[in-house]
Order: sequence, then structure tokens, then C-alpha cells
Amino acid sequence: NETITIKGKQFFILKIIGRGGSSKVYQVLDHKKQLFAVKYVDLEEADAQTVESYKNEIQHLNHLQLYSDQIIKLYDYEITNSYIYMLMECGNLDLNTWLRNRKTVNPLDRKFYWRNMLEAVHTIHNHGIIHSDLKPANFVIVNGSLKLIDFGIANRLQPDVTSIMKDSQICKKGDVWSLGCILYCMTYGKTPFQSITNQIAKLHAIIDTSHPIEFPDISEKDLLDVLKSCLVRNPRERISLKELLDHPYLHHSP
Ligand SMILES: CN1CCC(Oc2ccc(-c3[nH]nc4cccc(OCC5CCCCC5)c34)cc2)CC1
Repeated sequence: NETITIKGKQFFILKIIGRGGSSKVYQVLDHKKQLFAVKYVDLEEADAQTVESYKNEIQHLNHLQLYSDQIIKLYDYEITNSYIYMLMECGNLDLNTWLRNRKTVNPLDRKFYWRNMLEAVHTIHNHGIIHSDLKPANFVIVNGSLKLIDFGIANRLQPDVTSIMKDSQICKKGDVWSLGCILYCMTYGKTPFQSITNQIAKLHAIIDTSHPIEFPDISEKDLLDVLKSCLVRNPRERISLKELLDHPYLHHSP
């Protein structure tokens, strides 16, 4: 059976968890039979900007360990000119798979996972990181709570916006919209524009302020208010992450 050595420690590959362009994620065991996830990135074909983006992501992930339990644990990493190994905490299931496998979501699970997502994104925002590509696959269920597994920095397609120093308060609202879409999915079992199959028509609907998003009535009025406040098209009018953390939905029983 294949093994991986990181900083002189040997790990036994159990299975591959996922694969991307030049990256693979393995489920591994150490000599004490402790379970880990190892992310391997092949840097042979990577250009300097890509390598830099991975180093940037690792530095932030390493630093943010201290600030929140809702950020995946990074135990160690090894970077050479040809590869990166990241030794990380292993979850049971990513949120995307979890959502696909179930028709309805238990209101308590939904509220708990929402709290975890808000805390994780609040943590990266407080350190000047805007994910801008949040989706269920960025979260993993570890012992019943959600953890953010990446910050959307590595291999970002569009160049880093910090150089243009856009108004970060407005850009942070983009992550609030994404979180709102995830919560919408956990509430109604579909994303806000899923019923529009034509991609162009879907894009027009997303940006068209006169296209109303449907919010079928539900018993949890606080949840309905959170959804309507996140899915406001004008970022200036959209609720902030701070306000979401103080919202009655998180503090009042259903
Ligand atoms: C379809 N099947 C997949 C395996 C398993 O789900 C996961 C288990 C562990 C994990 C994970 N833990 N720590 C992780 C640390 C980094 C990355 C991680 O995943 C990356 C990528 C894997 C594919 C799905 C999106 C996330 C990590 C993640 C999915 C069961 C469902």
C-alpha cells in the first residue's frame, strides 16, 4: 500500500478523497492509526503566481488556526519546488455531499451549521480575506460541526483584488450572498435560481433587481428574515456578517 512521508513522518494512504487540477486529497493513517487528510499539490506545471497563491493560502490557514475551531486544522506542511504536502484534520463528509444525500434538513442541524459557517467566514474577514467563491464543498463536517477547508486564495482565477484595495466592506457582502445561497439550499432544497436552467437566463435573473427571488413561507420567521436579508442584490443594503451573528435566528429558539 502506498505511503506519503511529510517532514520525516510516514502516512499510509487509505483512499483518495478528492482530486482537482494539480491537487489530490488523500485520507491517510499515521503509525498510531490516527486519521488525517493530506492535500498534495503537484507544482511541476505551476507558474510562479500559482505557487505564490498556494504559499499565501498556507500562511493564512496556518495563522488562522489560532482564531477559530471552524477553520480546518493544518498540522504540518512540506513545500518544495515540485510539490506541496499539507497534513490536515480529516472530516467525515463535505457539506455538498451531505446536502445532496438528504431531501430535508433538520432545523437544529441547519441552525448549528449556519452558526459554524458564519464564525468561519467572520474569522477570515477579520483577517482581510474575502473568499468570493463560497459553496457547500468548501465546508466539511468534522465530529458534527462544520469547518472551512479553504480560503479561495490558492489558484484563484481572477488576480488578487487586495492590490486594487477595493472597498472591502462591500466585497465582504459577496460572501454574505454566497452564504445566503447555501442557507437557501438548506431551507428549500434548491438554490435560489436553480429552476432557471438556461445559463444565460439564470445569469440575467441573478443580476436583475426586478427578478424577484421566491421565498416560500416557512414556520421559522427568523430564518425567513435571514434569507431575505442575505439575498438582497444591492450589497450596500445587504445584511453584514456582524449583523448576522447578532440576528435573532441564532439566538431565539424556533
Ligand atoms: C464524495 N465523498 C468525498 C470524500 C468524503 O467526504 C470528505 C471527507 C473528508 C474531507 C476533508 N477532510 N479534511 C480535508 C481537508 C482538505 C480537503 C478536504 O476535502 C477536499 C474535497 C474532497 C472532495 C469533496 C469536496 C472537498 C478534506 C472532504 C470530504 C465522502 C464524500
